[in-house]
Amino acid sequence: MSVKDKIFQYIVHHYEKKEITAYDVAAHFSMSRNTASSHLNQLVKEGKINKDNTRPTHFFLRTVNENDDQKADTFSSFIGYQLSIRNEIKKCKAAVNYPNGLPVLIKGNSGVGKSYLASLIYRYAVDHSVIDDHAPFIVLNCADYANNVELLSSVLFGYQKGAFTGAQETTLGLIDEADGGYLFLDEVHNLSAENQEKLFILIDQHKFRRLGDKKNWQHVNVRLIMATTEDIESTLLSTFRRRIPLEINLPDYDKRSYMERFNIAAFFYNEQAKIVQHDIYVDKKYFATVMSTRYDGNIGELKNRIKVQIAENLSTASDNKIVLTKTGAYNRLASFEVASMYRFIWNNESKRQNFIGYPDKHATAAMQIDQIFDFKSLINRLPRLIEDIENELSSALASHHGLNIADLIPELTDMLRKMSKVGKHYGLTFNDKEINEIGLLIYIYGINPLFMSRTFTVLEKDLMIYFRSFTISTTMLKACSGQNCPSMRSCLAATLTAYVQLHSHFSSNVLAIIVMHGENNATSLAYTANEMIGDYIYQGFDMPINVGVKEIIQRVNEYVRSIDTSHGLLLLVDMGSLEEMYEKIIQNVNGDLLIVNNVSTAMVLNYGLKLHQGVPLMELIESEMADFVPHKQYYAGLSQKKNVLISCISGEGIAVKMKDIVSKYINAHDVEIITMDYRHLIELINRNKPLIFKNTIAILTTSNLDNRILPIINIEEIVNGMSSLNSLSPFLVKNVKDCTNEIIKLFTLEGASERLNFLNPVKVINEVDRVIKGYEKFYNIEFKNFLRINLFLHLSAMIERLLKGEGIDEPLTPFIRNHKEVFQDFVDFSNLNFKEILSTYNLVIPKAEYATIYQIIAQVVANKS
Ligand SMILES: Nc1ncnc2c1ncn2[C@@H]1O[C@H](COP(=O)(O)OP(=O)(O)OP(=O)(O)O)[C@@H](O)[C@H]1O
Repeated sequence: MSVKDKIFQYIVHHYEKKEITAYDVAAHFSMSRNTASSHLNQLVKEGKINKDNTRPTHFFLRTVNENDDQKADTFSSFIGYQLSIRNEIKKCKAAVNYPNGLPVLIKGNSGVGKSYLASLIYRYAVDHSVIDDHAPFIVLNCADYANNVELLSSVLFGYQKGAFTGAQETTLGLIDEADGGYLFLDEVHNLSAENQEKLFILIDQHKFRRLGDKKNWQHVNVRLIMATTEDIESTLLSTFRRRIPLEINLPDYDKRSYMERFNIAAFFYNEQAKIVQHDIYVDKKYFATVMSTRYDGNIGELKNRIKVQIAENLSTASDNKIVLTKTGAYNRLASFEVASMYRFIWNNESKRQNFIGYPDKHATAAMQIDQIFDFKSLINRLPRLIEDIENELSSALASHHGLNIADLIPELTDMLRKMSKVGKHYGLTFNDKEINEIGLLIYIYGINPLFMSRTFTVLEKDLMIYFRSFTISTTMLKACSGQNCPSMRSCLAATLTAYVQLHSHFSSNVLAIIVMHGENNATSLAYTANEMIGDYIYQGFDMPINVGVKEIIQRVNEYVRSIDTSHGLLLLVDMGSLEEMYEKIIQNVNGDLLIVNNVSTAMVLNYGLKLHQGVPLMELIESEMADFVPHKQYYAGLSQKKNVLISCISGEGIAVKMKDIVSKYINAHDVEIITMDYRHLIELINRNKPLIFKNTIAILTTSNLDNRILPIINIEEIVNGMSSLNSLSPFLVKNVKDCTNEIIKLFTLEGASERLNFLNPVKVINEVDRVIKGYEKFYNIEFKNFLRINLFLHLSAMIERLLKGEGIDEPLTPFIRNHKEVFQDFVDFSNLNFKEILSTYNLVIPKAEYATIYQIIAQVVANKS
């Protein structure tokens, strides 16, 4: 065989791949691409193959008469010949038209039509004058001789006189009989190895020897068709398999499209109508059940069952009418009943074409879809084609009223519901009419991607432009078939993509992706947003919880590389370094890139709406980012441990001194001692959330806080002996009394002065004492001892603080602001009162410090009046 012929055989053999390029051939035959191209172009010139105008050029099989597809051809009675079996039929034609024919192996389960197809191959060869009109078609079922190899050999190859006992005459075999025509070996897996070897000599050299004849070769011209239900890998010798370049696969009945199943069932009813010479009426629901049942014996079994139905009802039929319903036969039909019946007519040729029962009758519009080669024309022509399909199918019904495809295919209801849900996830709402039309597309193709007839030529560019429609349609298919998404190169996916494209109005060109950790956090957020906005804005990417930034970047990059990002990409992520992502993703994005982390529902909706309104990506950055800043509120309490709070109005300094004392007595392991700014304490109390203090066993404070719920201990009362620390005793490691005494001591001049760090206590005591007396005079009041000491502690600590440059300078509290005038009087007086101290220490007292002093004194003044 020449290299060119081998290449042709390769193309025939790899026909399923369909589009073969010079690269494929070069790689397979280890030759240069140029050599492969020149052989391929030679085959084109010889008219054996065709090529298209794509880059790279695709070469595909050509039948001798391409117009066969248009005019009724021999295979037209083989249902599916224009759709699911289309490629297989082309292979059959190629095998017939190849010089001397190519052996064909038909594979498929019982009853799928192997024998029928074999007979059609023979018929086709006759019709096209490839073999004589009277050329033989010899059939041998090898299973009949499975246990007798010798006998099978003799039947097949004939035998020489004396080859075995009883071989009295030289006898011809079936191969002799098939000379000039076809030999069909059914159940070929039953052939012994020896017989397979003999056959491959016949295939290679067109010669064989009869049984018992070791010398003479018989020369014949026999074309071979074989069929098997078995896996040939394990049943046929590899040397034999290699000599069969063409394998035809026939699908099970239930793997065919709904339309083909409809046509097959209708064909048999029609055939029966002719045979029994009755009109047959089949109830729509009954027909739907017959059509949707799974038959182990496939088409053969369906045919038999229909035969039995008819036979059973024949005796009760009247008026030459057989009526089939779920509940039994009727003799008379009311008009409304007729309206929901399929009619199969036997006796009126002229009327017949209006009714169903012709093979592939409803395939004509579908065939048109199948013959469109590029995606853009498919989009343009689809509405018209859908209308045609609907009309064709409606005309099959006796009633021509609106067709609801789900009535015919019960399982379609559920499928369409799932598909419509998917549509919503992408912001698309299909109305009833549209849902019905989607049903029609599924009716034509079936859901099984294996049999979506021929592939589409979709340019990379188109795929990128229509990626939204493609995602929706493949997700719809996946939702109802449970299978992986077919590629857009499959007919159903391409047609559905075109349909979705026609019915969607995506407003945003910007691509927006949400990447989140968790099983379906991102997808469900994307779906919710799309549904609420009514537009396909977001694509969600769910990441397993343990996946890091690197993998996220990798996945996003894989996706963005496959689609059109020229209008920009918005990437919302739940974590990760923005710089790192930006650097690694921007290389794959053609437009702007905006990455935002800490994605939230509010953010997704806000950005989504803006993109929907056509706001450019750049402007999103300027939108109210503050909306998305997370605000924190912590209510867990002040400490996880039991605690004592110490807070003094005269400043945290005194509280710290109190803490030094209390911590010597308390069990520090069990109880935490917390000092707190007085204003902060008041703020917490005012929040009125007792839970904040849930672990607090005591609040020690120098002022009288009126709160019955909280465990407040007033230090003044301790010092004056009016209260005790007894409530702390369960947590004290030493005597309560000692602790009390130390606190009282702190609030004596002696104790207080001991705690001054670097001021001379004697000097300060005198200076501060003058200031305190000044206030007593100003307010005309005599301060109690505790207040005097409290003031002493506070003022001396304040002077130390100011000297160190650590004075408080906070905004004034609302209380002070509300008493502006009185407070101003206080400040004016205080400046005089402190005059000596200010000049001695060269200090300025900020208003905030005066405010604190005012608050300590104002309490007492207010109580007095
Ligand atoms: N595509 C088809 N269009 C119309 N009729 C078909 C088709 N396929 C099969 N049939 C019919 O179904 C019946 C069973 O087909 P056939 O006997 O060819 O199946 P098979 O695969 O050879 O089965 P088995 O392996 O059991 O021999 C036949 O009557 C045939 O005419």
